[in-house]
Amino acid sequence: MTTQLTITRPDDWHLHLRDGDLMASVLAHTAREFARAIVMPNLKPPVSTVELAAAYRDRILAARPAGSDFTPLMTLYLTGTLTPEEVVKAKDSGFVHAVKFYPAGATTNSEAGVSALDGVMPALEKMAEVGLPFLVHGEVTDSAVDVFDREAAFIDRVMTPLLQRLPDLRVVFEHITTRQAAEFVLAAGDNVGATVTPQHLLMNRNALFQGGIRPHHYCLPVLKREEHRKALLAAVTSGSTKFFLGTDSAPHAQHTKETACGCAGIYSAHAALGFYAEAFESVGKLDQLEAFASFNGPDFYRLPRNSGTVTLVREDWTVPASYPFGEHAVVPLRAGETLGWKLRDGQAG
Ligand SMILES: NC(=O)N[C@@H](CC(=O)O)C(=O)O
Ligand SMILES: [Zn+2]
Ligand SMILES: [Zn+2]
Repeated sequence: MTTQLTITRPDDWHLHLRDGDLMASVLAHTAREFARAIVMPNLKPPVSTVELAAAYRDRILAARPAGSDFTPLMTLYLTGTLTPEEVVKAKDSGFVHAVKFYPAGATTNSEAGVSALDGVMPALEKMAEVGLPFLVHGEVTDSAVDVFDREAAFIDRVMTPLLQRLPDLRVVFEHITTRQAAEFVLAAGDNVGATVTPQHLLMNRNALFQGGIRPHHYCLPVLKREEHRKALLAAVTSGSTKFFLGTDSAPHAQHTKETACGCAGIYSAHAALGFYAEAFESVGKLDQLEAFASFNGPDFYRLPRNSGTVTLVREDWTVPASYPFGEHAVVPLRAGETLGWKLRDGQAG
């Protein structure tokens, strides 16, 4: 049995840091494990301009733990007013690495998103031209479509037509959850990649109802059937370079999840790499973790791979019941349970 795993320092290609005191409480978890992270722009108001992204970036840098060299990679929230000029400005900034599409109403803080891409075609064309990646929350918002089918429907209704129209657009299908999405990405060109979360590799939709309703297992896109979990696990361990680590760690205060209408989002930053190690090991593919966590993402984003390493050791530890989250608490994935992989302290490269 492997007792220790050392890999090139990884990055998180899909992360929610929130802002202010909330951000200050969670950032250290990510900065411990990851050199960089693609920071999602779904704040209120959204991070929709290069200027807002610069200010958000400064707040993140100021909130880093002492001595941390963590680098936030910023994104712009796609609104109906994004212009081709702003796309060029983003590309030239050097710190904005993508534009994120939230279909209006699809997920947390998506109200400011667009409902259809027709109105923003000039901006998308410019992104294809300058090579700025387009990150997609891939779910239709049509209430007539079953919530478990919204990702598959999105492929047919939005993703396929989009890539027909802009075949060179560099697209990341974020937090994929279905066999259909994994197959779509595998069959697409090199300009299409995908992030996969730990929860979608470790759990199926039964985890939402284990002994009662489980709000801390609720995220969007919602957990799917076991066949989909298996397909995702097969895809990320297949050796394909199109899949990369994106935790979608999405902290919400405990009281906003344990309520009649609970928020969507799972907090996983406290043990992200260990969760992935557990998933890869479950199919005997720990040797594939490094490419997924540390190589495929930077290669897709055309950024250098990190130097330095991190080491996971096989050591049982118990996840706390909660962590501080501003003046509130956040309940982490596997709260109160024992994990078998632990990050060795003090070895960031
Ligand atoms: N994944 C989630 O369930 N929630 C995310 C938003 C998102 O990534 O869709 C959040 O910001 O809370
Ligand atoms: Zn999303
Ligand atoms: Zn997300």
